[in-house]
Amino acid sequence: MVKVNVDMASSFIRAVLPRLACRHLKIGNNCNGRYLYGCNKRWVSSGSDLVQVEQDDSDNEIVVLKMNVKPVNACTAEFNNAMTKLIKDLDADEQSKGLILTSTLPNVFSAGLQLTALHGKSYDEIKEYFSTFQTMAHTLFTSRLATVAAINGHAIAGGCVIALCCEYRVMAEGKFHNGLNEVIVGIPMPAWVSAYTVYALGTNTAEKVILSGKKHTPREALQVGLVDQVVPPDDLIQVSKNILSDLIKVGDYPRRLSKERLRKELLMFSL
Ligand SMILES: CCCCC/C=C\C/C=C\C=C\CC(=O)SCCNC(=O)CCNC(=O)[C@H](O)C(C)(C)COP(=O)(O)OP(=O)(O)OC[C@H]1O[C@@H](n2cnc3c(N)ncnc32)[C@H](O)[C@@H]1OP(=O)(O)O
Repeated sequence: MVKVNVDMASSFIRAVLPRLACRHLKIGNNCNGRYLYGCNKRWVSSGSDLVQVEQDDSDNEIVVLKMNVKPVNACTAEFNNAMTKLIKDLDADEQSKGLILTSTLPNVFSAGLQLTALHGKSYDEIKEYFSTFQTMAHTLFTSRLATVAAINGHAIAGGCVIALCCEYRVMAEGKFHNGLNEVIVGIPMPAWVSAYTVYALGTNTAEKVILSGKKHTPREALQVGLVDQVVPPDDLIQVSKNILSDLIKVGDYPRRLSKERLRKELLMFSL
């Protein structure tokens, strides 16, 4: 188990983080609230509509989730909770076998945590907010479904983490960035995010990616293993579907159990 100095993390959250977050974005307190909603599956009832849900095939085996939090898919608490609920609902639906995660926005997969959510908030509120993101990421990481991230734009920090939770990552070519810039923003990388990154990239590369805070072009992201494939934007969803179809051809039970065994060890990491 990783030992964490909880007091140090607490005072960091209380004293430093809110100021750093807003300096990074050059903002005041401009949290905006309401977003569109729309889903068409009978068992989806997340109660807020920040994720669009599309069935991809007549068998209902493949579902496409499109993050829809304008303007940059910053992960609001409401969004995190909606995603968690959707993934849990899909996990409980025996018909569902695979999930493609993408964005409705043309150039942004996700800008990561909602930095504005940290401004002017109490310690307990910030802690609660972080836990909604962590729960969402853990739920996606351990989902029994086969998961593919179709990264159609920038995937920064928490946005990159969401993609890393998926089994396979395809990124569109373009002037986009993909990376874990937490150390640049001023957030010490939580152990669980490091563990997920090590799982996907290997220890040595993960360390370089995390400690540099570098934002990679799609080609660079491919080189370090943040993504598995780079494709022309128009091919992104079809390529993702093909990969998913291959993934779900494998027998459901052995696949599900193997994924669980591979990934559950990482859940012991928290801060
Ligand atoms: C100590 C304990 C810690 C525990 C931590 C717990 C969990 C941690 C797990 C993961 C940690 C993740 C950390 C983060 O995710 S921090 C977020 C880092 N994200 C970024 O640095 C991205 C910043 N954004 C950008 O680079 C660009 O916006 C982007 C390239 C995505 C898009 O560029 P574009 O030019 O299209 O758009 P902009 O004009 O820049 O932005 C439009 C609008 O959106 C606002 N905005 C951008 N990013 C965020 C954000 N992350 N949160 C909130 N708001 C954001 C931006 O300010 C603009 O607003 P406005 O000016 O139009 O009002």
